[in-house]
Amino acid sequence: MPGMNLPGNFFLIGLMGAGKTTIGRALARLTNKSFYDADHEIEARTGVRVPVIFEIEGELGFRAREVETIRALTDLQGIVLATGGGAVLDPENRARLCQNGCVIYLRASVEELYQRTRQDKNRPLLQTADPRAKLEALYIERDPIYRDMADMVVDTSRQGVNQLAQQILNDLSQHHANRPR
Ligand SMILES: Nc1ncnc2c1ncn2[C@@H]1O[C@H](COP(=O)(O)OP(=O)(O)OP(=O)(O)O)[C@@H](O)[C@H]1O
Ligand SMILES: O=C(O)C1=C[C@@H](O)[C@@H](O)[C@H](O)C1
Ligand SMILES: [Mg+2]
Repeated sequence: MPGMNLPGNFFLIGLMGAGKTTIGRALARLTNKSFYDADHEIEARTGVRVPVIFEIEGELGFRAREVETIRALTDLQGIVLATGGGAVLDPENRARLCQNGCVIYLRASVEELYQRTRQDKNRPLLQTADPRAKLEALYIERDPIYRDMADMVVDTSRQGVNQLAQQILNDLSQHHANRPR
């Protein structure tokens, strides 16, 4: 199968609802890599759900745990990692992600992100009176950061999860085949 032996790590970045967890899992299957999700890893390490960590320790407390977790995960080899949407706010996380793997930015329109996240109560930053406006503000703040870090930008608005994973694999394989030897 094409792409089966692609070396290195693939790090997925993007806003809440962009598809990092779902596409990441599919991409890991296609590339025979181990899949990690930074949010799930934080929950496994603490035994506490992300919204509860926000409640007890605030966003700052969560971000400190996120830095520790990204530090550990970016030391691994041959993984697909779905990062938390805000992981890129920390300079150490940004440096480690850019240095230790191929960074893939999954982007979607604010409306699409809103539709995908509106039923789910597990995103503390969106538990506000106007989650659409919050997503808009986060998009404006973070889109330039995601773009700046990305080796590849993938629009996730118009295709399903499996198609997108296959497309990313094709692009990565192409990129790998064309690399200077
Ligand atoms: N390309 C897509 N088309 C339609 N629905 C999608 C697509 N990608 C993801 N979804 C759906 O959107 C929801 C959010 O996806 P997912 O949890 O993977 O996002 P995420 O980027 O990991 O978000 P978070 O940063 O909050 O963890 C899920 O219900 C998922 O099935
Ligand atoms: O965009 C964010 O800042 C967040 C995204 C989620 O993945 C979680 O990491 C948490 O809810 C914060
Ligand atoms: Mg996720």
